[in-house]
This record gives sequence, C-alpha cells and structure tokens, in this order.
Amino acid sequence: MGNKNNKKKKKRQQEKKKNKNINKQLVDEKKNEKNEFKMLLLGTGDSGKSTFVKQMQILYKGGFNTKIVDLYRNIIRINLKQHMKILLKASADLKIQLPKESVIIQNKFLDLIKNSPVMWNDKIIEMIKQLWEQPQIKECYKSRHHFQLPDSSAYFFDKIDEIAKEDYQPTRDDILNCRIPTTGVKELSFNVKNYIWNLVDVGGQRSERRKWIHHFEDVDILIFVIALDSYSQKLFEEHSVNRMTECLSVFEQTVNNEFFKKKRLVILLNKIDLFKEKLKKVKIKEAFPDYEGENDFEHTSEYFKNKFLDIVNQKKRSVSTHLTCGTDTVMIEKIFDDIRVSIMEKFISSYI
Ligand SMILES: Nc1nc2c(ncn2[C@@H]2O[C@H](COP(=O)(O)OP(=O)(O)OP(=O)(O)O)[C@@H](O)[C@H]2O)c(=O)[nH]1
Ligand SMILES: [Mg+2]
Repeated sequence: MGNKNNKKKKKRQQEKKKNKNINKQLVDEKKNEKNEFKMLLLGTGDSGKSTFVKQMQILYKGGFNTKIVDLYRNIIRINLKQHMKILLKASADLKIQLPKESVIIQNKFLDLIKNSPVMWNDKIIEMIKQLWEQPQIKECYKSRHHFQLPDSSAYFFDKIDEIAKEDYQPTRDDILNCRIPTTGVKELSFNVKNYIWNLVDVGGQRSERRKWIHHFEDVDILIFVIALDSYSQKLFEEHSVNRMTECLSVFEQTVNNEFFKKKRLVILLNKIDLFKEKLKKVKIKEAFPDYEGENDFEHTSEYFKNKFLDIVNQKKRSVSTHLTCGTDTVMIEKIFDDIRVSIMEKFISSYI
C-alpha cells in the first residue's frame, strides 16, 4: 500500500517538474519573441496626442519629409486666415469695438476670403498683419478662453512676415505648434535600442471617440494625455461643457474599460506652459469650487494629478504621471526615455 502511494507521489512530482520545464521554455520563447510594444495614445481633443507623435518623428525618425513640410506650409497659411476670422467674430460677440479703419479692413478681408479658403496673396497677408496689430484684436485674443481659438495662433500671427515669404519652409517648431485635429487613426513605428515601439494616435473629439474601440486590442501601454490648461475652457463640440470635466469622465470610462483595466498606464499632464500662464488669469476655484489650496503651479498640478489618480486602481496596475510641455523636444525626449526605461525594467523583471 505504502509502496503504491510512494509511486503515485513520485509520478506527480515528475509531472510537476515536466510542466515547470515546459512553462520555462514557453516564457523563454516569449521573451525572445517580444521585441515590440504597442502604445495607444488617448485623450480628449486638443490635449496634445499628435504633438507627442510629432516629437517621436523628430527624435527617432529623422524629422519630417518634404511632402509633410509642404502640407504644413499650406495648413499654416489657411489657419492664419481662419484664426483671424474667428478673432473678428469673437470681438463682435464680446462687444470689443474696432476702430473705423480696422472695420473697413475687416470687411474687405472677410469678403476676400469668403469664396476661397486657400487663396493666399499679398493683400490678404497685409490685412491680417494690420488687424493683428490692433490692440483690440490682441485684447480679444487674451479672452480666448471664452471662445474656440488654438493657443498657438499668436505664435503664427507674430511670424507672418516669415510665413508670407515665397520660399517659407516651416520649421520643426512651426510644425509642432500647428494644429490639425486628427480624424481616423495614425500610426508611427520607431526603433529605440533594438525594441520597436508602435505608437497609435486617434482623434480625441467626440465624433472620433467611437472609433477608439477598434484599436484597443494588444495594447501594451496606454498613454492618456490631459491638457492641464483646459480647466477654464469649454468644449469645441459643446460650448456649455467644461473641457476638464469632460476629460475626467472620458478618462474614467477609458482606464476602467475591460481592455485596459490591468494595462500599464502613463498619464501625461500636458501643456504646463499654458497652464502656468492660465493660473495667473483664472483661479482653479472658479471652475472647480471644491479646490481649497493655493493657486500656484505646484499645488494645482498636484490637485489635478490626484483627481485622475483617484479614478485608477493603482494596486492592480502600473501607473506613472508626468508633467509635460508637448512642444518642448528636449523635455519630451527625457520623459519618453524615463517611460521607456521603466517599461523595459518591468518587462525584464517579469521574466526573472
Ligand atoms: N503651448 C503648448 N501647446 C501644446 C502643447 N502640447 C500640444 N500643444 C498644441 O496644442 C494643439 C493641439 O495638439 P494636438 O497634438 O493636435 O492635439 P490632439 O490631442 O492630437 O487633438 P485631436 O487630434 O483633436 O484629438 C497644437 O496646436 C499643439 O501645438 C504644450 O504642451 N504646450
Ligand atoms: Mg491629434
């Protein structure tokens, strides 16, 4: 009887050992196989997702080719006209009175661009310049949190002389600052230290978000981008909704989705430069009455960081947060390096 039990025990031990060996073999094979990571960028519209992709293009793919530069030249010029049009409408809405001569220029400008959004000539350039020089237009620009205007429009109005030149070549900074809302999906693959990083960028505006689900499979890292300065802005899609409130609700739905519940999460608290400027003008308490702290960068950024972290179950997943300025290439290189190293360390340690 005792002999029979001993035999059974020995057999079980042998099987256990065999299974252990098979598992080890599978892990080793997987370890060798896995040299690619899929990173999915999510976040509401205008938070800075595509800007992050542009930075990867600059840092790891040698920058932009002629075709892309040509595309940006056209977009930058079209945007200049569109953004002046937005400013003129907003000054009327905000009852900012333009001087008589400017009203004449305004009417001529609106008339000229009405029929051809791509038209670009000396007359148009001169009119945009004259209008931008008006203190009333500058005042209107400062009140842009009341309407929808990309923050970078001043950057481009200020360099209109350069943009107007026939041989104008958009610089890297121009491309980083130029806003093109994403529709559909854009992918970028790049190699860093023998590992391939597949970055997937989707549109963040409401109409685009329903497409997100198609890209949820096989994600290794979810990068959620938040525009910190959006606490005082209204949504482009629905003017009565606060952008940060919308962002918090999208974040909650996304990070707790079945696909991502246990995935590695990187939170980029972006646009810190604009956030610092905004803090001087608009108190956090005006938009988030529960806020009791000081209105300085340190306390307010911590407040928003915790608001997002409170939504995530940090016990079950790896989460990191970073304060970023998306248009600053040096900063993004450093931050991506930190993210990459931490991912690699965790990936390697999971096999030890
Ligand atoms: N000043 C400043 N501008 C930024 C920063 N990050 C992004 N931007 C600008 O913000 C605008 C929007 O950035 P995008 O990267 O297009 O935003 P997105 O999240 O891809 O937007 P969708 O494609 O609509 O979802 C662009 O004009 C960028 O230049 C930042 O940290 N600071
Ligand atoms: Mg985008």
